[in-house]
Amino acid sequence: MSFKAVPVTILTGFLGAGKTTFLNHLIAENPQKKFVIIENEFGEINIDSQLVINTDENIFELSNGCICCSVNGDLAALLNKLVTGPYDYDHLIIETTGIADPSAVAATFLTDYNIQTAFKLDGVIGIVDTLNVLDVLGVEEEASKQIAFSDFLIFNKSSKASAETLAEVKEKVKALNPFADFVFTDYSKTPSSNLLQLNAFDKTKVRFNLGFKTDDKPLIQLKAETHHHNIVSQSYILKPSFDLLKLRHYFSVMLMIQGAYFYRIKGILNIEGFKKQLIVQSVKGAPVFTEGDDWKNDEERETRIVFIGKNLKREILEKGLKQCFYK
Ligand SMILES: Nc1nc2c(ncn2[C@@H]2O[C@H](COP(=O)(O)OP(=O)(O)OP(=O)(O)O)[C@@H](O)[C@H]2O)c(=O)[nH]1
Repeated sequence: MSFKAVPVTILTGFLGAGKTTFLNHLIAENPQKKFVIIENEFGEINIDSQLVINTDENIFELSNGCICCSVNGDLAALLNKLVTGPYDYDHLIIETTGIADPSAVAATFLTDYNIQTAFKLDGVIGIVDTLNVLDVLGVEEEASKQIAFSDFLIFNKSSKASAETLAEVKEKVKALNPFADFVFTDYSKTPSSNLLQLNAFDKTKVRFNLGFKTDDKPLIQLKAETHHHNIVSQSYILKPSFDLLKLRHYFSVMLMIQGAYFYRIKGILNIEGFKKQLIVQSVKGAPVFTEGDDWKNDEERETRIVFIGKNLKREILEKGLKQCFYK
């Protein structure tokens, strides 16, 4: 019997951005789906689960702590219960608290082998409150992390914001996250069935997302350095191949020492001697490597990598990467 892992969508976004509103829209718009929903609330009483529209969905609550830290163990236990219990569902949605770091929640699905066999992370949808996001970016670190880690962004409450505000929000959010597609909405209303199939962690999608333009020559192409407050996105296209051992060591040490500064790393790596691409992502302060597609014969092998985080110094990252070139 073949077993298909259940897709998982994580909803993130700062306090009051419109996550529950989006969840209700999602449920109403996709009646054919059998959702199971995990509502995480910071307080002792779970109000969000009561705000979810009344349907036949299975709703579970994880209250009195944040899913990215204090109740993370409870999440694993709940997932186990979902797998072994008598529940009928074909898609899991997790609505995190407005102050959760979604990368830590994603880590549960990307690093735990047992969970990976039952669940497959499809994507992280970030709801951005266009009226208030400019006030919290650079002040509330989690708000930046949520944006940086999202695969799709919903710029909500948009008709209430001025055109100038929307332009500024878009510019600052894109500086934090150059990967994500986005849409402007009111009450989080947007065609949603495609958002349940983002396949954001599939190797082909990662490759597509990193397909920024390339020039030919330089050893290291410094594509973009974008800033918002002290949050920086640094992108590189590198021609020389990497030594896998050196690179693994570099990522592990760098993230062990400075993991808190890195909100997201996503890259496709050209490893010496490898027929396949190697994909690296950072979750919860640790690198996760997965195998990508074969390099095609007519394709130029090059590494594309983006780092998003706080106070990331271009020269230091560049120096570190160069030290990992195969010689
Ligand atoms: N004016 C306006 N209000 C909105 C919009 N979207 C959501 N709201 C309202 O904003 C409030 C917060 O929405 P929620 O969906 O509960 O937000 P949330 O992100 O789940 O909130 P937390 O769980 O507290 O973090 C509610 O009163 C919504 O009705 C919008 O596009 N425009």
